[in-house]
Amino acid sequence: MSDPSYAPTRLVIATRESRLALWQAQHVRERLRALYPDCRVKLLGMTTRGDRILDRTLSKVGGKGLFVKELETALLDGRADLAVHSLKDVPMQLGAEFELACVLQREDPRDAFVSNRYPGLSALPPGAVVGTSSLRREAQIRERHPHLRVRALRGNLDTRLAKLDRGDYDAIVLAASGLMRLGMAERIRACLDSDEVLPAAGQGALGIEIRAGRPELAAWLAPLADADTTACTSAERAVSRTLGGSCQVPLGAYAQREGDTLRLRALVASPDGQRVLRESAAAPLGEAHALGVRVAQALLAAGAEGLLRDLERLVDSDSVQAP
Ligand SMILES: NCc1[nH]cc(CCC(=O)O)c1CC(=O)O
Repeated sequence: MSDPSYAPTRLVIATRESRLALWQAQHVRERLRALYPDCRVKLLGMTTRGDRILDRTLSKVGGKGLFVKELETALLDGRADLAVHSLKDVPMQLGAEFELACVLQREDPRDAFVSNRYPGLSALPPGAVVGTSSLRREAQIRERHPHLRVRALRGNLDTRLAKLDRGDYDAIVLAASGLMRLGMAERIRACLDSDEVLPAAGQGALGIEIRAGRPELAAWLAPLADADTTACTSAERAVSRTLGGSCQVPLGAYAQREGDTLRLRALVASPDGQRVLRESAAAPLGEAHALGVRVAQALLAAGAEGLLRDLERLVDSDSVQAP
């Protein structure tokens, strides 16, 4: 970017208005300002359907991209140049008019255990009530801790913590990265390692979405990308995409770089934790996407299809919750 005529002069970031979303958008704004000191970077705050619908469980609301659609509209009509998302919330298959311009360096991908009384999942007594907003967490908690009661928990971070504090739950489980970004890391009693609860594809990473066909904009954003995170999340998202998964599926996928190798673990489960399929594989760093497809196919061969089919039925009826 040494030639100033190739630097942007004005960029607008579309963002949701939750505290976490605003933090993430501001983070990207700071990164852009550091790269392009002469560029004015503005935030355009918006409310999405996912933010408005709070009375129903997300898996019932259904519809992919609940948290991104309004932002995409702003990209299309030119009100915004880029949208900052938690990568986890970005649909696996974007519309043809959009592209994922870059994925930023991942923060802690783990889920966090938060409680005012107990130090960790294993310390909870039988019948204790755990709040979580995802079928993935629910399945894995119930698999290992069948004596616990898992209850739906929705709302933004502050709302979820408030529900814990007023005694609705004995503990809650949510993404560690969100708490860390908002300066609430001290609320984390324990981080659940990936053997205990495998994270969601893309958890802890930010993704920047733009309108397709804007190569100059894509080039401006490219320096924000983190190569390792891009490879890892590409493998993780390929699992989910291959399984036709949305955020409403109890699906975990987590990749780590080990030298020149990418190691990927994934699981599909029934929400009650009775059936959990796990697969893992490794591949060279440059074959991230193929690795994801391969692990997904192994899951399918092990019976993931039946699991996902049963799940559709479950979600159509009156049960459980999600992201
Ligand atoms: N589904 C909501 C959502 N989307 C991204 C995050 C956390 C931040 C991240 O994963 O980067 C959260 C909250 C949570 O899962 O507790």
